[in-house]
Amino acid sequence: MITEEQVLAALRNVEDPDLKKDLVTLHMIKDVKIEDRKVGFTLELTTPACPMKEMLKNACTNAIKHFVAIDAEVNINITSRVTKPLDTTQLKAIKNIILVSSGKGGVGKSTVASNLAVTLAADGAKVGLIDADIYGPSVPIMFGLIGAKPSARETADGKSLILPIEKYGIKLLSLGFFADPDQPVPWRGPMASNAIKQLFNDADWGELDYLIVDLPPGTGDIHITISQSFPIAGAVIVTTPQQVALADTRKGLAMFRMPGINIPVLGVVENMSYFTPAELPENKYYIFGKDGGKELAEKYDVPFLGEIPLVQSITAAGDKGEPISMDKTSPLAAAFKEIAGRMAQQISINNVQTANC
Ligand SMILES: Nc1ncnc2c1ncn2[C@@H]1O[C@H](COP(=O)(O)OP(=O)(O)OP(=O)(O)O)[C@@H](O)[C@H]1O
Repeated sequence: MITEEQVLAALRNVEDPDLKKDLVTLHMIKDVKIEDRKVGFTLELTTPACPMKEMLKNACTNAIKHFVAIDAEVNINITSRVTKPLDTTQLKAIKNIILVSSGKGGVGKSTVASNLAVTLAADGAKVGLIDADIYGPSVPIMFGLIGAKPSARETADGKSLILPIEKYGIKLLSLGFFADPDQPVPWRGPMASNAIKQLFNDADWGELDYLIVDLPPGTGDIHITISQSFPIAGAVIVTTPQQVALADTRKGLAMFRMPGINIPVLGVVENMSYFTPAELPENKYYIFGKDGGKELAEKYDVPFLGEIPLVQSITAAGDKGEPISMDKTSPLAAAFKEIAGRMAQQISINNVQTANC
């Protein structure tokens, strides 16, 4: 007769390699059910984007067979409950706010933010995206929402809440929804900061696992306002490999480490890493230099989340209102999946460490 105690004791031998604790201590094993030689339980991961799903599932099966019964029939149901940082005084229903930032303009920050949102949502996470780029909001273009205007609803206590626009399963708000796309918006510092705060505080986001924020390039008022007004899970830094971009990226990265801001850097994404011509798919041309982003991540001791090649279809997809990761056959969808998985893992690691469970 197999017992629940035996099953849990066996699973104490399976460690989550990132969280460095066993699955039972991490409360990731739920609903153990035993019937003769059949052992069933739920493995609750800390993110649906977990890249180690299969590895952990196999390790659990092996542990039961090794420590409990070689002939046990093991059935594992995988679910996820995204963790959140402890500091959640505000915006309680939003578990993790992620800033996507770059030192320099035009390096692909909005492309990365949009594709991370699409990838996490495709994995089953509840995702929102705020386009806080006051200089050139691009979410309306990338999601095919030019001219769209969010509506509002009244709460029971008479407050008006903006309703984010939903597309591809993502809740979206952009400063671009509130401005004429052909008119320059002369946002002054405090005005822009207030407008951004409203996108967080006065919108009906509902429950979200991840709220991704596409910041303006550089380091400025908006960065400081957001960093100091809301509990931020971490920042993703986007760069291209050339020295001019890397020099600005270093400044951007250093800003998140300043006292008074102090936001964990989840990692560096290197965009436009190399070019592969469609007719020579095995060839990689490092036209902007090689490994700049990786070396920067090493130097600052932050994770390197991955590289994205330079491909024409990214721009075509963005311009047509469908981020490239929507096309699951594209090699870029795989690149973004890896990056989203590493980023989500990093958030889980930080959250579990602060909760100290
Ligand atoms: N890997 C890539 N390959 C080809 N084109 C790309 C790639 N990444 C981004 N682009 C294109 O480069 C342009 C700038 O990208 P994007 O708007 O994402 O950059 P950004 O850093 O957000 O810019 P901004 O400073 O204006 O906010 C877009 O036309 C986009 O489609």
